[in-house]
Amino acid sequence: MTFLPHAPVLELTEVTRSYQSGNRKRTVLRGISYAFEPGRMYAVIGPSGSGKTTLLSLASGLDSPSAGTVRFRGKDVAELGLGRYRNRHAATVFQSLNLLTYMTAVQNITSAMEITGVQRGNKNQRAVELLDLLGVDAGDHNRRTLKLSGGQQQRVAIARALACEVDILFADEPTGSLDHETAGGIISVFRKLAHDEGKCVVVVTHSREVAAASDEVLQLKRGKLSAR
Ligand SMILES: Nc1ncnc2c1ncn2[C@@H]1O[C@H](COP(=O)(O)OP(=O)(O)OP(=O)(O)O)[C@@H](O)[C@H]1O
Repeated sequence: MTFLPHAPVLELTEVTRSYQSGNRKRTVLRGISYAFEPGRMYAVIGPSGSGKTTLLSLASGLDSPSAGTVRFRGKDVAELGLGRYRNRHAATVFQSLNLLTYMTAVQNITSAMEITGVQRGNKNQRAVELLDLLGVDAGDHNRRTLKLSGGQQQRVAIARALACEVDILFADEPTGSLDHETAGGIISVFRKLAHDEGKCVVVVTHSREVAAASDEVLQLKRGKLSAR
């Protein structure tokens, strides 16, 4: 698979998404073009219904645009294969987290590595490294995630997303259900992943704190995306 090393890690070109409901076609995103770089944290903001989740779905390979292209390092993700793009290059932390709550933090990560076919000798050791990186207490590594606080669960979900050594991390409202202090910890984690680990971090948010902590704030309004 040939990637272009100098191309943006993620590039949207004239991306449009319309939904058909009955006889009516509703265009939510209109010809959006934007290039995302590694090592930066982006916040996507906009009023409810402006298309933030739709944009995230397209950029993360969960959905395909009605027109336009999404490229990863210069390669159209439709050609790369959306499943392959999601497994190897771009991971998403959903609002619901989707942790397997009967499994421990470590098991959530190692099972994700098994499913996505990560070739690594010691998966347990890698899981522990990731949990340490994200600041999950050692005493929580082998506890069932059901027993962990909301902030700790969020960290485990981010660690799991990173287990496949992806370049891009998407998150949908990651601080929505957290108190102020815990949210601050999660924001620091995203900044660290961008600035110290070189990830491209894209966060959909209503939070002013998340927007203020981001390197770029992108606003969606009437189907268009603009940098603020
Ligand atoms: N699968 C779908 N079929 C039809 N319409 C859809 C679909 N998904 C989203 N929409 C419509 O697209 C518009 C944008 O929705 P989206 O969820 O992307 O907005 P949002 O900015 O993320 O909103 P919120 O902040 O409330 O989560 C909404 O009007 C929504 O009803």
